[in-house]
Amino acid sequence: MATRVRPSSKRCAVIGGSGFLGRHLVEKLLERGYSVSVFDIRQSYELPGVTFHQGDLCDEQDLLPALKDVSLVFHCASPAPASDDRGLFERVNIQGTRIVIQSCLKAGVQKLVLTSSASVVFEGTDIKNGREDLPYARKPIDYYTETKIQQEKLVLEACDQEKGFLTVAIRPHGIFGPRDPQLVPILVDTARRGKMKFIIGDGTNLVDFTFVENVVHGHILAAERLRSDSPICGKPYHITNDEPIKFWDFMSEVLVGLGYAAPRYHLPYSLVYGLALLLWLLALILRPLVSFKPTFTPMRVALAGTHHYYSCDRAKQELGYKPLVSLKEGIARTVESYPHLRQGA
Ligand SMILES: NC(=O)C1=CN([C@@H]2O[C@H](COP(=O)(O)OP(=O)(O)OC[C@H]3O[C@@H](n4cnc5c(N)ncnc54)[C@H](OP(=O)(O)O)[C@@H]3O)[C@@H](O)[C@H]2O)C=CC1
Ligand SMILES: CC(C)CCC[C@@H](C)[C@H]1CC[C@H]2C3=C(CC[C@]12C)[C@@]1(C)CCC(=O)C[C@@H]1CC3
Repeated sequence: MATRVRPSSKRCAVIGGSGFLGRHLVEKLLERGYSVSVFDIRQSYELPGVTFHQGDLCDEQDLLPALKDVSLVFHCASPAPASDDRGLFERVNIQGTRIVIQSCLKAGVQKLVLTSSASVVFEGTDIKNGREDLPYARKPIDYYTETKIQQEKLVLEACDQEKGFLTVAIRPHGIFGPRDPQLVPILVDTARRGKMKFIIGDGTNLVDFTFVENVVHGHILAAERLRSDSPICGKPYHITNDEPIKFWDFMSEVLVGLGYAAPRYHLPYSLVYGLALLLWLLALILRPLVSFKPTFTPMRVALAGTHHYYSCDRAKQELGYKPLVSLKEGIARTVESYPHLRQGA
């Protein structure tokens, strides 16, 4: 009778490994002696020690070869939050995550670490030092977040210590760092269009921004602590820099670091939110005739004008987490990594 070879605990797969967070995770795993199988809809780099599998995670036949002989899977693939394709979010984040779980079970994977998001509890109003026991948002800020909630529930509910399939979810917030395709590029684009002159509200709202290497650290700790007798099975963990900062101070530091002026004129939050809502409605009504994407969406105004920062005490106590890179150093390294986005470049 053929005996099944137990996969090596140093062999893992990263679904979404071509993306911003995924690639940083892959690089750190290689440094720590793992061999990595990357599964993504696109291949964006080549590295020794990495086997690439290109395909759609919604297709089990595409996915299964990437999970062969793998004991640990990180799932950090998602369509970009800026997409307004509801069908795509539903297909990839909900149906696709079901396929990921099924495929892990079929392939004999023992551990699944999901990249969720702290926004699964955010409804557009203040959250100060939010803990993991806050209820899921009943009115999530957008459809992306709605599907991230469903995705997290699916993964955590699949945890089965008796069967030996262990799951955990990492909830990062405001990931930034070198190669981030969203935060800094959107910010610089807004500045270049002369729209970064205003501070929404009084500018004192605190937000978590998390340097990408700290997020990676949280994922690896969770994976390595995930054992059948460990208290972390089936639970979510906030991973932040543990240094909430005023949203507008963070934006200003990045802008000034890249040679742009910091925003200085204040506008009332409710006025900007109301205008953004109006614009959003207008865009919806006019969609069959003209298509435009407003910079100031209600979701973005809520993100820019409310407190939303989270406690990572649970991760500190149960995962042994401590941020490795301070906010100051993270911002400096990020600014340095975008010479092409400097003023005048
Ligand atoms: N960035 C942030 O601030 C935060 C991110 N997160 C979560 O972290 C994770 C990683 O985010 P981030 O690195 O920023 O995102 P990226 O878009 O950079 O990476 C996601 C990767 O997944 C790929 N992908 C998308 N759909 C599929 C599919 N059907 N099959 C296979 N691969 C697919 C993407 O390809 P393509 O680019 O071609 O779509 C991309 O390479 C996501 O789950 C996100 O929800 C959570 C909180 C904050
Ligand atoms: C969850 C957050 C901590 C991380 C936010 C990521 C993005 C949603 C933000 C990155 C750049 C931000 C930004 C704005 C909103 C939120 C971001 C897109 C504004 C559009 C808000 C209104 C402005 O005055 C301009 C801002 C540009 C940058």
